[in-house]
Amino acid sequence: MAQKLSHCDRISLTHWAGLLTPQDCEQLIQIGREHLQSATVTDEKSGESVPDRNRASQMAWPKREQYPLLQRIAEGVAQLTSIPVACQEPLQILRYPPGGEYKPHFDGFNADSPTLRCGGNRQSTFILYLNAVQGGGETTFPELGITVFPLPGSGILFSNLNAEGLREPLSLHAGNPVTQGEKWIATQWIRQRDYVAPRNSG
Ligand SMILES: O=C(O)CCC(=O)C(=O)O
Ligand SMILES: [Fe+2]
Repeated sequence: MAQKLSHCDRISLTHWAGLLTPQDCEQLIQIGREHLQSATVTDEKSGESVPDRNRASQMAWPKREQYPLLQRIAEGVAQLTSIPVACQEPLQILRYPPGGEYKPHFDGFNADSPTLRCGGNRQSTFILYLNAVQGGGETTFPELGITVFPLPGSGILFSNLNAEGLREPLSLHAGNPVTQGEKWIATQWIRQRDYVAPRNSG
């Protein structure tokens, strides 16, 4: 059942428990393992994927068409967000090793970023938690004072932009350092319009 975490009208942040079964989580981790590479971010200036010092993790971009589970998740996210699957970037599966973290950052881009050509800005982010992290690994929203614990099968949805479509400062968030064990998540970034993959993405 949906639980509203943010009571500020500048940002929406919703939590769901039990979105994925343990089997779904396991299969996503398995798919992730098959496709892992070191994590990158989309560079604001060039629009290309580049390694990121803020992001000690490995990631996978499996093709949705290749796995019925990814198709089902895409449709589930579209239903919960009321935003069509066409606006979704490829689902990103992330593994944080012990000590891994994602320092405070925005998922939304600056207004002059070339990646806006790929379907506008990232209006929302959906994060699915895939395993029981033994220590740390919470998602935090420092401007909102909200901490989300990574319970397997649960997920959060939050907005990244304000009413004018510009990056919302309150959407700042981080993946806390994993102090014990590893952390697996799947991140779905959702654009304002139909997502168009950049030419360098292969
Ligand atoms: O690991 C987390 O909890 C946050 C992940 C995140 O911010 C992202 O993938 O954009
Ligand atoms: Fe993020």
